[in-house]
Amino acid sequence: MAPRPTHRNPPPIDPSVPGLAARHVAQSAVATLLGPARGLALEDALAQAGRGLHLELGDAALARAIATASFRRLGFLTAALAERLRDGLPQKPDLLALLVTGSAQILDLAVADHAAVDLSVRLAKADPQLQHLAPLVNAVLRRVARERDAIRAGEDDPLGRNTPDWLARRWVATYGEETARGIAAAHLEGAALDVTVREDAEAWADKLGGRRLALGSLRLEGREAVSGLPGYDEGAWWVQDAAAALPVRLLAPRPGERVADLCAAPGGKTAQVAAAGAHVTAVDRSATRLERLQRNLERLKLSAEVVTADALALPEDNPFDAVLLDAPCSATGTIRRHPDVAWTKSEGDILRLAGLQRRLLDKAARLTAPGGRLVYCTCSLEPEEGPAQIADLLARNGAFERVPLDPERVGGHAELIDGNGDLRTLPSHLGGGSGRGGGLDGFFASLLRRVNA
Ligand SMILES: C[S@@+](CC[C@H](N)C(=O)[O-])C[C@H]1O[C@@H](n2cnc3c(N)ncnc32)[C@H](O)[C@@H]1O
Repeated sequence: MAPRPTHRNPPPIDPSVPGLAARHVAQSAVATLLGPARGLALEDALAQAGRGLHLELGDAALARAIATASFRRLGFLTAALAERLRDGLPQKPDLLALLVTGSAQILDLAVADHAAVDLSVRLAKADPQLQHLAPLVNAVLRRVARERDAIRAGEDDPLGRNTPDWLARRWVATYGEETARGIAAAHLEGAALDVTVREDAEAWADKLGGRRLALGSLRLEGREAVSGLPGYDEGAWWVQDAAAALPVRLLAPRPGERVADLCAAPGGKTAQVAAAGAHVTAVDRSATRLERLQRNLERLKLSAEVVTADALALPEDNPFDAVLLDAPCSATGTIRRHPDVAWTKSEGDILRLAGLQRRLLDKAARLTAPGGRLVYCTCSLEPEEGPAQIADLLARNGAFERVPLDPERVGGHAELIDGNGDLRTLPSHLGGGSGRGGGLDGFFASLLRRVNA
């Protein structure tokens, strides 16, 4: 269970000051995650911080951009701040978050220095617990602005300061130092906007001004609001990282087949299965997330049987032609989009989730009919959540065999297939980390077939 944030009354925010509420929401969400509620996702912390403030869409987007930039370069930003603070980094999450969000605006976002400094100082003055530190906030942020070039020049290896040690160690051990460095560099670049189209990808590539990837998805360069793009209202496509679309391509659902999607919400993969003409049973234990799935399917004019349940408790008397298990995981493969993950997850989370994945995989195996297919996938870079799960399953359950992937299944990209024939995408694939706007989410997926009853 995610830890609860500690609540204290929010400081009064003057609504007549443009951009102040957005800064408050960003600072407060970052403080929540740097403090005791480390297990929360940034999206949830932002929603909590914005409650009652009724931010306009533009302000909400600005709050998200500031908080995301803060976590994307948290290691560099805190190192730069520590060098400019006589007593080192502050222990108070509220103060640290104020300095980090202020620095992120100055160093990484197109915010005028005076606005970043002034609004940070206003936030300090509005908060009874930070009021007396307003002069310090003012002095430090002004210094960051003055010394911008020196700070940028001092940014070193992304695998060093900007990746928590425990993650850097794991990625070097799993992928080697060069690839681990490429992964860390890709995290600094963020992610493109990929969409999955229902049909006629060529025509939609033209209409959206996107590029067709060999993997099947369209990659868009712009950063416009998704809901304003052509085809959104009519449900012609949905947002989904190109790597996230691959597990269903491996499952290859056929019209009329019964398919179970065991951890389905918010439904990107359910939509793919339904669009292929299969009868999909979409299961998730989160009713709130399933509401999003329902809304997504309605927009796309697709249908599924939606079941709110713990997948572990599903009846086993009517097994499926194909089963997809997109298991809950540490999500370390999505750090380009969710840089908070690198700083809020721990090694303990990985081990705890690996236990749940094992139980879900056993359940998914029992729900697969003889001759049926099972795809297991996670958006994690960690071996315990990927290859180790499959090796263990195959060792304890003789009914399944792996179906090694042919590069044709992944647009000819043989580098996305590991030595066992499973899918292993990395943020550094497709040019991620090279400064040319490439990259993929880090996904693991394995296609299995039930050969014995
Ligand atoms: C990685 S997300 C799924 C993403 C989804 N497949 C998609 O493509 O949009 C994992 C999901 O598993 C759900 N979940 C976690 N434990 C579960 C369980 N025991 N039974 C059913 N759903 C579970 C979570 O609520 C979460 O929505």
